[in-house]
Amino acid sequence: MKIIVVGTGYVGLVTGACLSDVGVEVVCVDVDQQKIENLNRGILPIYEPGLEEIVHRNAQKGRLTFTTSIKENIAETDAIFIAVGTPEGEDGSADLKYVIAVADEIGTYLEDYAVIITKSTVPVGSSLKVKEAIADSMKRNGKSIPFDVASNPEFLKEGAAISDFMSPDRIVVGVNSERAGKVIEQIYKPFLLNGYRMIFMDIPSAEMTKYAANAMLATRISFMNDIANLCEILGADINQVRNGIGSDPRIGNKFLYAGIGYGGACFPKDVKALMKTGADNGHPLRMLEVVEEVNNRQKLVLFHKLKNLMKGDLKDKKIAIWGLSFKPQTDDMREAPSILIINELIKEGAKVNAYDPVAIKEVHRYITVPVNYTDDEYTALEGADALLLLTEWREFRLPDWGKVKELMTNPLILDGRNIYNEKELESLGFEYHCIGVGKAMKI
Ligand SMILES: NC(=O)C1=CN([C@@H]2O[C@H](COP(=O)(O)OP(=O)(O)OC[C@H]3O[C@@H](n4cnc5c(N)ncnc54)[C@H](O)[C@@H]3O)[C@@H](O)[C@H]2O)C=CC1
Ligand SMILES: O=C(O)[C@H]1O[C@H](OP(=O)(O)OP(=O)(O)OC[C@H]2O[C@@H](n3ccc(=O)[nH]c3=O)[C@H](O)[C@@H]2O)[C@H](O)[C@@H](O)[C@@H]1O
Repeated sequence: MKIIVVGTGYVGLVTGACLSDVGVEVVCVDVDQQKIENLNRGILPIYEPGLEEIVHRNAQKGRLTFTTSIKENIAETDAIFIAVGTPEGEDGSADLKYVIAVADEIGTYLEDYAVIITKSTVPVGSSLKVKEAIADSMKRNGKSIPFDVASNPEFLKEGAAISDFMSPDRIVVGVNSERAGKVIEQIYKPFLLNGYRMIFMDIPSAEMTKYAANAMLATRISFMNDIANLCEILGADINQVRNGIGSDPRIGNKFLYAGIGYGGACFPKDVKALMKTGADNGHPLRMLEVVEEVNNRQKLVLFHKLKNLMKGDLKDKKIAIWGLSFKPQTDDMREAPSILIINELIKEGAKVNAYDPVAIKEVHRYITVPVNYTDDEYTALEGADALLLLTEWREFRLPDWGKVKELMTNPLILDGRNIYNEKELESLGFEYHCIGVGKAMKI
């Protein structure tokens, strides 16, 4: 079996690497020549735990190759995955220009039957647009090759992408042809040996499933953040409330963590894109408007807490920041709350020392205000008036508190991910604040 994966970002590279790891011949294509040159030299464009090893192993075996040309590799291909970006357009809709450009290229060069599978997150109706773009380009080139389109949205999480792809909760496939369905079934068979589920449906439903899943998860987070803020006012503790509600199997205990809002390449843009689809079709999605509003507010909750604690004056205050990426185990800075928080701190005249285990090489594209990036977490603390924990990297979970206290001028900790224990820190002489924990009433 031979597969082409177009786009070598978080989704494309993981898809290509994992498919080659089960024995399939995979050609990964990207328009970014530098990325392809680096990949051919064994240098990965992203940090994703476990990915490098799989890429190197399969590249060495010759099963996984990298190129900028669809044309030269399209012969005898069974399936082509489109995994290019679908960024937020100016009006909030998903911009399909990269997806359509790939479809156009496929139409130009396709030589034999293949299934064209959209893995990028695209609005309902996009696979039809892909089909039309391929057909139009074939027509322009005076040829008619049979092909099918399918939708196979991806549900992996950054930082856990390999295990999510290798052991998926489910694989959603939208198809309208038996032949295409069989090809896709064959591709995913190796991943289903342990009883994972493949769910076939029609194409529009598959496209909608992806948006509905992300919107539901974003809703859960905003809901918990809203309740957390109320807990704080009323003297309740969101961590205890989470345990209380999460033990109801109808609710479940996952994805209920209050924090500083959701970021990343997908929730923010997918919520907006779904809202735009609703509005364009005469059905505004009011719930998502609020989900987004609550999230935007939440991203600055920690900053406002700090400003209040500093009596409104952050000028020349030294603030240490631990964690910059939008979540742990990734270098991805897209829509990270750290960007907004740091911008506000600098605007108020504060001096920022920041440390992140892997995202430092990425931050310069997203943070343009002056920040002193340090090589380790302790150096960031030197002379600090406060420490803000923004990303819950494992290495921040059990620091040497004695050293932390010694280095800081003022032992004040604001924990945006609720990973520390208030009583323990207070007993060590720190002032500690987190998200959604009010001072309990003495009853
Ligand atoms: N990042 C994630 O965790 C997930 C992303 N998705 C969706 O998957 C899609 C891809 O996302 P990412 O991998 O994060 O994007 P990315 O931005 O990391 O990578 C996209 C890649 O596509 C390449 N590209 C653009 N136009 C091209 C063309 N015409 N031919 C060949 N390559 C081209 C770019 O150079 C880039 O390397 C998006 O629709 C996203 O919403 C879905 C699930 C998870
Ligand atoms: O479409 C996508 O790109 C992907 O989006 C998310 O994955 P990802 O953005 O990589 O990371 P998550 O673990 O979902 O975290 C997203 C954001 O929510 C926040 N979050 C997550 C969970 C939680 O309980 N609380 C919370 O605030 C995280 O800190 C992070 O900022 C989904 O979880 C994936 O299923 C989906 O494939």
